[in-house]
Formats: sequence, C-alpha cells, structure tokens
Amino acid sequence: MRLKELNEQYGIDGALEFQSEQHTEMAYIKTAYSTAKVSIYGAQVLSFIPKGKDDLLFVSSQSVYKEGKAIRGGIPVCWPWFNAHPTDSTKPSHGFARISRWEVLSTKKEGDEVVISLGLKSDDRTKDFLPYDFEAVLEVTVGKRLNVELTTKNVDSKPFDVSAALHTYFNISDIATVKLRGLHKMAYKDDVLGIDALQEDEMVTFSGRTDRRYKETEAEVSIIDANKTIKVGKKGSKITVVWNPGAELASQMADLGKENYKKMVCVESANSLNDTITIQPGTSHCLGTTIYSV
Ligand SMILES: O=P(O)(O)OC[C@H]1O[C@@H](O)[C@H](O)[C@@H](O)[C@@H]1O
Repeated sequence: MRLKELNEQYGIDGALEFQSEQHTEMAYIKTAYSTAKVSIYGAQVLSFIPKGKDDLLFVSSQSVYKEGKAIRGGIPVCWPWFNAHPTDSTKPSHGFARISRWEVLSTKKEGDEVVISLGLKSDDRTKDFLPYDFEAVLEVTVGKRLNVELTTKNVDSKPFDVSAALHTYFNISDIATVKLRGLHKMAYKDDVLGIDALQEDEMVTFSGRTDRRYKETEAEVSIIDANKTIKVGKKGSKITVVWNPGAELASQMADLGKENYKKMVCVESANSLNDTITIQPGTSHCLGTTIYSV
C-alpha cells in the first residue's frame, strides 16, 4: 500500500502518521504521555519516548536499512525461531519476521492509548522457512507504557513449533555500571561459556560479552541505570534473554560499531529451550513485553 493510501486508511489525526523513511514506511505515534515510532519492515518498534524522558529504546547509529537486513535496535521480532535455525544453519539468524515486510491491519485511538496492529501471513516465500500456514499479528500499544504482543495463530492442519523473542535493545548510559534486578536465584544457560549456571548475585552486572537465557522467569525485570529505572514485564514467556556483545564481538559487528555496545543492553521476553511452544491447529500463542520507566 502506498504512503498516501496508508495515511488515508490508517492515519489518525494528531495521533498517528505514516512517513516514508529508508526502504520502508514508519508509523509515528503521539499520545498525551509518549511518542513512538514503528517500522512496517520487520514490524519493529524503533522508539518509545515517555514525555520529558529520553528514548527507552536504543537503535544503532550504524544500523543498515535495506531489504533482507535486520535493523540493529528497537524491538526486533525474532520469530519463528530464536537465534540459529534448529536444523538448518543456512536459514537467517532469529527467523524471517524481522526481515519481512508486514502489512498494516488496523490502527485505533482508545482513551490515552494508540494501537497499531501489523500482520504477516504464510505465502510461497515463507514456506521455504516454515512449511506451515500461519497468521502472525504484532500489536503495539503506546501510552504511559509500551506494550507489544506477538500472536502466532496456527491455521494449518498440523501442529508446529515456535521459538521467538521480542529482542528489546534498551538505551542505557553505561554497560559498565547498569544493573538488572529480578533474576536473582534463577537458573540460566550461559551461551558464551556453553554451561548451565545459577544467578547467585542479586543483580546482574556486565564485565564483558554476556549472552544468557534465564529459565522459568515470569517476573518483571528492572534495568537500573544511572538516572532512570526501566521496568520490563512479560507475557506468555518463561525465558528472559540478557545480551550484550561486549567490546570484542561489537568491533566485528559493522552495524553496531565499536563503541555503541556501551550504550545498550538487551532484555528479551522469549520462548526458547524448554519453553519452545508447540501450537496446535486452530490455536494461538501470545508472547508479550511491557516497558515503562520510573
Ligand atoms: O546479530 P543478531 O542475529 O541480531 O543476534 C544478536 C544476539 O541476539 C541474542 O538474543 C542472542 O542471544 C545472541 O546469541 C545473538 O548474538
């Protein structure tokens, strides 16, 4: 759909406007409490700014905007698999949702909130990646908080498995001093060391490359930064991924750049490991995250 038609059909006066940017359209959203920006390519939220505060989301200044490449930052939708494909390493890392063009399904303003729904359906292209019929919907609600829900519906006659993550990049002042609360005593898979471990310290802190999948985690996590605390809630997820590439890996990531890793931390609401979801025909699964600052 062209920009003019998008705005005619789905624009909301003073609250939601589409603009062409890079290789896609972006929805610019304004509410009494916040502003947000959502890329139609990837169904990726790229900005959430509560009134009077800094952006809670980080987007790399080196990010590449081009068809087939994932935008480095915001909330990439990793789906229908998390990280490498379970059996075929030639398939794209973190699935194909974040490198797909989604369709706008609806927009609305309800009280102080603005909601945009984006959809992705199975077709000949997606069958190469996931040989089942599906309907995925990403609903983004912007208000005092940012709420993002990814619903996968199985419209096939056979069950299929989904692993996923709402891979949120948070904007922080310094990875060396930031702390995460809410994961104390939780078991995790350390994907850097390849071991299982337990979170002994009350706070998670960062002293190098960190890549962990905390298990059985349904509680809110607080990101405690120098002058703000960001709360990250979740829904339909028992895995919380914590990721920062550290200096060495960051220096090899052209779309991140050498220094930017210091300004970001990922806290992801995920389905992975023993929380991979089997979706039966005619049923659906919803994975969500809620973000706000205090
Ligand atoms: O570079 P990508 O494909 O966006 O992935 C970034 C990271 O995403 C994290 O969620 C994974 O735990 C890491 O292992 C991975 O490196």
